Amino acid sequence: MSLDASTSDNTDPLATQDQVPSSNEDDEKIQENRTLAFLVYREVWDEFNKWKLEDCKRQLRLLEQPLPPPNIAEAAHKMASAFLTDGDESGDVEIIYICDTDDDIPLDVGGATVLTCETVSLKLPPDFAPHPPYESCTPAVQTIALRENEEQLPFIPYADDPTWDIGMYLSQYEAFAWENLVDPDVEVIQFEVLRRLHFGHRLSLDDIDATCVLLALRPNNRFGLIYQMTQRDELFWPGMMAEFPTADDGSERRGFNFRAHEPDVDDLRGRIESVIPRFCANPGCIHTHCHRHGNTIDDFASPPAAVPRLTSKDYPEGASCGSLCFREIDSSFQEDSVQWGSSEVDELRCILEIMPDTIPCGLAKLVRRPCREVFIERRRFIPDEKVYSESSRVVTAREKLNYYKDSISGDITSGAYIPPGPCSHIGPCDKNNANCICAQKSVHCTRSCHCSLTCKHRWPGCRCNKETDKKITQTCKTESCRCRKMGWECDSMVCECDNHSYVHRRKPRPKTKQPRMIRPDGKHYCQNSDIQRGLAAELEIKRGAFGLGCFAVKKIRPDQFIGEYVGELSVSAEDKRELLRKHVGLNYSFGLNLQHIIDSARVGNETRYINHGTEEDGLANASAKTTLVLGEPRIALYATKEIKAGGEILFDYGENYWIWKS
Ligand SMILES: C[S@@+](CC[C@H](N)C(=O)[O-])C[C@H]1O[C@@H](n2cnc3c(N)ncnc32)[C@H](O)[C@@H]1O
Repeated sequence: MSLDASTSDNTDPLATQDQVPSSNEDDEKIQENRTLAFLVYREVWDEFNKWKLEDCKRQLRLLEQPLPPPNIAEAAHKMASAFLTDGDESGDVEIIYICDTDDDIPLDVGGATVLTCETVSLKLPPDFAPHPPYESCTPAVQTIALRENEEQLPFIPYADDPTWDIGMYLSQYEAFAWENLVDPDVEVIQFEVLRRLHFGHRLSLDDIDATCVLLALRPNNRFGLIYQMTQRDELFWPGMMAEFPTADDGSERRGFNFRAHEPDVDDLRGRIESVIPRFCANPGCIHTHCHRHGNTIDDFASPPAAVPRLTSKDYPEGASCGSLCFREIDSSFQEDSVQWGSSEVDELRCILEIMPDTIPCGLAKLVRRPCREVFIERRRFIPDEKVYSESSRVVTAREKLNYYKDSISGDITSGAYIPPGPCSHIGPCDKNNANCICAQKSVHCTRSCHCSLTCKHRWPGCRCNKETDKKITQTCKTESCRCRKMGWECDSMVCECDNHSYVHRRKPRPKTKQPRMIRPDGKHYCQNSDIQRGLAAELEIKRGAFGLGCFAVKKIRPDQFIGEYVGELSVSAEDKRELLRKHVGLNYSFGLNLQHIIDSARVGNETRYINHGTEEDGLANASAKTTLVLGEPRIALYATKEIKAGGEILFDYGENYWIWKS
């Protein structure tokens, strides 16, 4: 209550929500503030609703009045002058007024050129028919996780279709998603209550929060009443208290400095903490606001603090970065002479918490201090004896590897394999560590796990480049590649098959007809990374024998990758779309494994249009295969025989599909 409006700390990024009253005196104060808050709330509520009622009546009365005829010329000149720059003469602008018929020409065109459109009649051929109804979808390049709250219905599909049993569908949900939305009027009222309490009655934001009368003001940097108000245009109404601060330059709105919700430019720790949760917590994914592994803003915790794996003696050999490099430290160097200020130490430490094993030469550039001093400070923060003991262990090709089958049946394509990871814990990945879900389930750690690349439990990858250096075969093309044999795509960070230099880069085929899998240096590109490389065949969607179908634009070779089946990934037990599928008679869901389905009804790519054909009827020319890509199962479609340019692609949906259909 002691806050002065002009000096109040309304720029404090986060109010302390968890302050608990410590005494009866505090309780009384809260009660007193609560009573006041209710009074002000009632006052603003009445004022706002009285104004709103009158304002609505006024608007309705306006609508009842006949509108004056539009002054086209004036409106056109006004519009034209809006485009003029300072030096332009309005006379330089030619205004053209276009109308449908001569009857539409307004009386006063004010010098505008009038063009009337000629009516043209089109004669359609007798067989001209509208396109038959079909189910379209949002195009996507990768599968996304279904982020819907399965208890709330986001919208009502086929609401205007009388043949649709809407009641049955709605009964599956507990509520409509829009039921929980806060009425924007209530926000406007609450914001004004907040302003009157803070600037008029001089209650601090913490005091106001403690009354629990208003929506939480600032629980975090992305939510709360004050933040909400930055997300919408302000509604101007006479009850707004104009005598309080009104700066509206974007940074400050009606007294509250919204930008202060972002950490200060100098606050490195605050900025890192506010940015890191926006990146996917899955280390095998580089997306911000990732839709595949979750909504990183709301659901994902920040990745756990990185575990240092290098002692001060473990840095790899390399060139010195200058005379002050840590590599130049000799016995004459006085460690005690390194004395940093607390903010400098804090800056280095918050970088080390994320990247503890960065070489001092790089850290020195970030913190703008001599490399050798950075080295000493790092050792003070991470003493050698605290470094994870297996740090220097490197998996070598010669090391006897402990293979897991990574599936129940030994075949991840069986659908029985459900990956448990990624794991995320402190300590080594082994059976003795109850927190390592990979080790506990006897599956290999993957790129998505939070352990280091040298983790003993990781899938070791293949060494096909070495194996094929002598023989001219296609790298990782056959089952001699242990990744392919296990149903994994190669991982450029662990495999030695040279796929890394080719990710997402299509090389024009040289005139010599040299196969595309050979690099200019004569080595082979990995042939077991189709999904990661995304080198799908060129496909065309057009009408086929069974509705829309998917056709090859160019010839597709046997075994060629056609594309990845993508859509929305959901847990089959939660799937509530069955009624919808039955209603439209189309089913785009593809079982990824016994637990998950990929449904391309609303999100997908060309492969969702591939129709059914079987080996027996001689129509199937493609097949689907589940492959583990960096630890995640994905569905790839391959040609089983040559498909000519213009040929329709067909694969066997399996018996269950047609049981469902009947
Ligand atoms: C995944 S959709 C394929 C794309 C679909 N043709 C379209 O127009 O969107 C599967 C549906 O296509 C139709 N379909 C596909 N292959 C078929 C076939 N061999 N015989 C009859 N209908 C087929 C069925 O209606 C089936 O439910």
